[in-house]
Amino acid sequence: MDCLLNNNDEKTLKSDTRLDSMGLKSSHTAPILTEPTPRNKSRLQVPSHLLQYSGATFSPRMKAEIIEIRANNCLHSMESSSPPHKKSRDFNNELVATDMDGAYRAWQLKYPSALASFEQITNFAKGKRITLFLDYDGTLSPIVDNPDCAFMSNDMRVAVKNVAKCFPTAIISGRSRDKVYEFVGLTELNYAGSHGMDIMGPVRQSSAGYYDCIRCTDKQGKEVNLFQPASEFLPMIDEVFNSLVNNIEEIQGAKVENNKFCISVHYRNVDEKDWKTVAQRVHDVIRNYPRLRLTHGRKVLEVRPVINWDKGKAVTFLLESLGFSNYDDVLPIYVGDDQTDEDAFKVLREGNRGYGILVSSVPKESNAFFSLRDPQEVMEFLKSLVVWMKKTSTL
Ligand SMILES: O=P(O)(O)OC[C@H]1O[C@H](O[C@H]2O[C@H](CO)[C@@H](O)[C@H](O)[C@H]2O)[C@H](O)[C@@H](O)[C@@H]1O
Repeated sequence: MDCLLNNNDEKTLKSDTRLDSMGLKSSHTAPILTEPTPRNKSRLQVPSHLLQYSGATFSPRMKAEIIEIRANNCLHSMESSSPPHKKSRDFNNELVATDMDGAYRAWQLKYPSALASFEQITNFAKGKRITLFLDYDGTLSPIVDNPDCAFMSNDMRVAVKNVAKCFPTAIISGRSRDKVYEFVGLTELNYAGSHGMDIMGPVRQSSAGYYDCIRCTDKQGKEVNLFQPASEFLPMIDEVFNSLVNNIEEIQGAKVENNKFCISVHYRNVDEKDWKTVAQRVHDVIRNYPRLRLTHGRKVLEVRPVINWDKGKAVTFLLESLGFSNYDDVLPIYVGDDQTDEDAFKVLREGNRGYGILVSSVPKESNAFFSLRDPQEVMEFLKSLVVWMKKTSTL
């Protein structure tokens, strides 16, 4: 498949509200199906404080009805994540501004541009160590049709490398950790894959004590801590991945991606008339797995374990691993574009710990403080941080 740039803007304020009302917006959603645990299936050895599964019981008929309702709700969410184009063309085929531009400017009053507010951000950083957390897709690389071709530009790579030399930096992605490392290819930063369920971070006694970490060496031979709170789910994820591939990939344009501790079902290239089939088949497969849940991303359905762990928890974990348990000494900044990034924005907003920066070219509700339009603006922001750091260190 060609790696075509897709400029459609996704997820409006309206669609977010709708997701919320269906209980699908936040990653704190209940499992989509709540079946009792079959007796012959052993319980997963996940630390109890991370388990979210409630285990309610339903009759087979109720279960079937729930599946139908969930699949229909899922379809509505898929449809509402496709708002109309924000620009239209006049009779000279020139791009003309639509109401969306005014709406975006109004929205920026609530979520000011991080570039325009750069001084405010750096003033707040005085006496603190900035720590950067970056999402990958839609933040460091533009959204494209083929997920295998979501390459970041060389300019962006240089910007990330430079910023990582100045500040502790981590990438937290929904992708598998290996895949995101393959795309980024920089050794100067830390990586967390599978929406934070696969973290390779620095060795620190504090995080190693509380969390169940594995001490190992990375590809460069450096000693690191590996934290994988959903490792018990690996066989289940592999099983579900195979079943999804068998059931979904025959739908033209559909693609199933194995992200190690979670699975992405992409419908970006599926004809809209077939979206319902995608939703129905995903629900049919995961109905037998009450310990898996479904969340929505950008033209993607995400299947993930029901554990109390997300990108927000990953930020807290990494801050501790980096030695920043005391929030007075650090200013964490998280840049992301997706629904799963909201968990991280929320953690930073609570207690004014740091700043979330939402990457979006359309207005949408968020827990972030600031905004940037697209990866190009993200790159400008990263470059500005480097310039600022160099200037302040020579003062
Ligand atoms: O947390 P992220 O790094 O933002 O990862 C979230 C998902 O990103 C990828 O899918 C999205 O980007 C693709 C490439 O631009 C696009 O084709 C797709 O429609 C988007 O949903 C990735 O493929 C998923 O596995 C990640 O979960």
